Amino acid sequence: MASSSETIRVGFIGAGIMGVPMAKNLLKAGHGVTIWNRTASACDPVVAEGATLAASAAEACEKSDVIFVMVSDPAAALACAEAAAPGLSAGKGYVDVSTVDAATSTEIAALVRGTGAMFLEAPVSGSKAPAEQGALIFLAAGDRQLYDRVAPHLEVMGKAHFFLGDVGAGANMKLVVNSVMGSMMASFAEGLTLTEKAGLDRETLLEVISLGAINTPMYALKGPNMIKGAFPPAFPLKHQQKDMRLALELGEKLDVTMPVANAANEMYKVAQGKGKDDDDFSAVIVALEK
Ligand SMILES: NC(=O)C1=CN([C@@H]2O[C@H](COP(=O)(O)OP(=O)(O)OC[C@H]3O[C@@H](n4cnc5c(N)ncnc54)[C@H](OP(=O)(O)O)[C@@H]3O)[C@@H](O)[C@H]2O)C=CC1
Ligand SMILES: O=CCCC(=O)O
Repeated sequence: MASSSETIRVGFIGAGIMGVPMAKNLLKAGHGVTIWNRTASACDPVVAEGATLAASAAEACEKSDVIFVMVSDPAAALACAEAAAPGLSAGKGYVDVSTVDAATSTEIAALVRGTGAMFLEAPVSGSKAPAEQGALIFLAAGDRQLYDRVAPHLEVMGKAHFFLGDVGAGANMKLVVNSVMGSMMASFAEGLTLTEKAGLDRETLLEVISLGAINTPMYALKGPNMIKGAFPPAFPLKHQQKDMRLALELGEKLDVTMPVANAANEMYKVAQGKGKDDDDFSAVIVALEK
């Protein structure tokens, strides 16, 4: 690891909804960023602000001291780690901020540590807008030395960061949070649908909810668009369903019965069947349309 006075070169893998604003915030804070994405053109907005485009994941790692990875799911995260490994070595740090299960994260950790590099999982709570505002919440676990090393970077991209222990703890915490969130959204969708069928005004429902104990930023933010039937993607529905599935697998492994999350997951699957994969997860409401 470079000493604290040394300039840390930052790599970024993944230029999706989350990766682009996160990488841009690192640039804005003065960090040099080398970026790679499977589809190179997705890096254009980050390159336009001064990032260097790498030709491969391994090259991004060769040119960096710490590498952040933000890709879609366990298969993508594993594929990126395999592609990145030839560019990793002792002294480097690999920080996977994608939402994956603990088993995948453990596999990635072994791959990364096998090169001599350090590993941190740090999935995030917070969506597109918090990513743009540098207001994410990082749920980190793995090599504590790397966590301390990248704390300034996490502070540029986020408003809070937690160190939760060994690899898997961050992944599990993230799945718990998203399982609760996915169930809340499914329940909210039911409430909006029931309100309409009862001949009541859905805007009034939003106002009533906003004044009471179940008020939440998510309902206030997503409700108006749900009423309009508009679902611009901040958190794609396919990723929410992936997280419900992974949370349910965790429940199965730990013998925790999760009837609410199970029912919500079925709603996300119905919405997927109606072509809503790439819409925002609030499009779960279409699962209730007859
Ligand atoms: N959007 C959100 O609100 C939040 C998302 N998350 C999590 O963050 C992660 C990224 O989310 P988000 O940015 O929304 O996702 P996007 O769908 O916008 O982007 C997915 C990224 O993964 C890449 N990718 C997919 N498959 C592969 C593969 N096999 N090999 C290499 N790269 C691959 C894509 O590359 P390509 O451009 O080539 O397709 C793209 O860069 C997910 O794990 C998600 O659950 C966490 C918190 C909030
Ligand atoms: O994983 C996605 C989380 C979205 C959010 O926290 O708003």
